[in-house]
Amino acid sequence: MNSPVDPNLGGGSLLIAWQLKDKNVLIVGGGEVASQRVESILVTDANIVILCPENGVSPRTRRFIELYPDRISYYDRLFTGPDELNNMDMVLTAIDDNDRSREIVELCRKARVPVNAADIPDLCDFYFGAQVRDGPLQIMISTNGQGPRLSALIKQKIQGSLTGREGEAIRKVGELRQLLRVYEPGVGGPSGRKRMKWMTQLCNQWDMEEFALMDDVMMKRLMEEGWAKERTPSFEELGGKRPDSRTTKMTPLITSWSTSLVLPSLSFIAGLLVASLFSLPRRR
Ligand SMILES: C[C@@]1(CC(=O)O)c2cc3[nH]c(cc4nc(cc5[nH]c(cc(n2)[C@H]1CCC(=O)O)[C@@](C)(CC(=O)O)[C@@H]5CCC(=O)O)C(CC(=O)O)=C4CCC(=O)O)c(CCC(=O)O)c3CC(=O)O
Ligand SMILES: NC(=O)C1=CN([C@@H]2O[C@H](COP(=O)(O)OP(=O)(O)OC[C@H]3O[C@@H](n4cnc5c(N)ncnc54)[C@H](O)[C@@H]3O)[C@@H](O)[C@H]2O)C=CC1
Repeated sequence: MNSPVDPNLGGGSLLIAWQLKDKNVLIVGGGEVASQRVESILVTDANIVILCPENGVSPRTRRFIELYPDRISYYDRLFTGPDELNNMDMVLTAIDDNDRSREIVELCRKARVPVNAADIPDLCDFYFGAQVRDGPLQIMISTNGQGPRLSALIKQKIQGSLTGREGEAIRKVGELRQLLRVYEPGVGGPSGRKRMKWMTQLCNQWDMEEFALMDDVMMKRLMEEGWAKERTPSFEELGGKRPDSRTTKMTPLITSWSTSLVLPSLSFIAGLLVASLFSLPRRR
């Protein structure tokens, strides 16, 4: 909260977890790149419209169209003109026709619809990045348009540094935070400050596996023996047991995250984006 102010900020892009649930996303093109756009957008629960002549639809795009008939409307034709943009909240072009892609971007600009053109980075409102997902855990790696293949390789390194239990741990912490609001309702103010202080202390103290193993009984005990008494009991004190008692205790979250994930990625722009979404694994 009191980190120093960097006097040299600039030259990057905003890393955000864009909420697209029930919004309309137009994807122009149906090839391999389009299939990856479809996958990325399906994760968000948006409605998808795909425009692409039948003979240009890749097997992977076709599979998504078949598997998600309620979420994807597919039209066997080329992009026709500005009317295609009506009611669209986002447009993605992934076509093998650079001039047409440029025209679509210009139409989107006029209609003030955010647009990504897979073949024209200079005109994109935003870029895609490599993604690591585990339920609510969402990590995006971006090289700001400079080295997409390096994004993919850095993704593999990050995947290798995760235990596979982070998503479950985050889900449990989400449940605990909801329960905490039952015990201590209200927005902001002294209640908010007290909740935040307690949650921060607990997250710094417990490790990822402990959160992943936390059950409803432990959550209730945490409230009664922890929150109510203004302390943060250990996992073991609440009766928590690891399936294998020989397992060595993992590093608490604060050290593992700051040293193994956040710091090494400083030379690139890495976004750690957490929200309540379920995932599709991404591969290229
Ligand atoms: C600017 C951006 C716009 C955007 O797409 O939003 C963009 C642009 C372009 N990519 C091109 C090529 C390749 N792209 C990849 C791979 C990925 N590209 C992705 C994103 C982005 N690509 C955005 C910036 C991302 C960032 O800054 O990091 C990833 C991360 C995510 C995703 O696509 O969803 C995904 C990896 C995902 C994963 O594996 O997890 C590979 C490697 C491979 O296939 O393995 C190659 C071949 C090698 C190479 O060229 O480097 C070309 C053609 C260049 C040409 O014609 O020569 C352009 C256009 C141009 O640069 O002009
Ligand atoms: N951003 C990225 O990560 C990458 C971007 N690219 C670029 O992305 C673009 C697409 O690549 P791929 O999927 O491999 O190409 P692709 O050739 O497999 O697919 C392009 C599709 O667009 C369709 N199409 C062409 N004009 C159209 C129009 N006016 N309306 C609707 N559909 C139309 C074609 O029928 C074809 O199916 C290319 O321009 C390529 O240079 C390529 C690799 C990676």
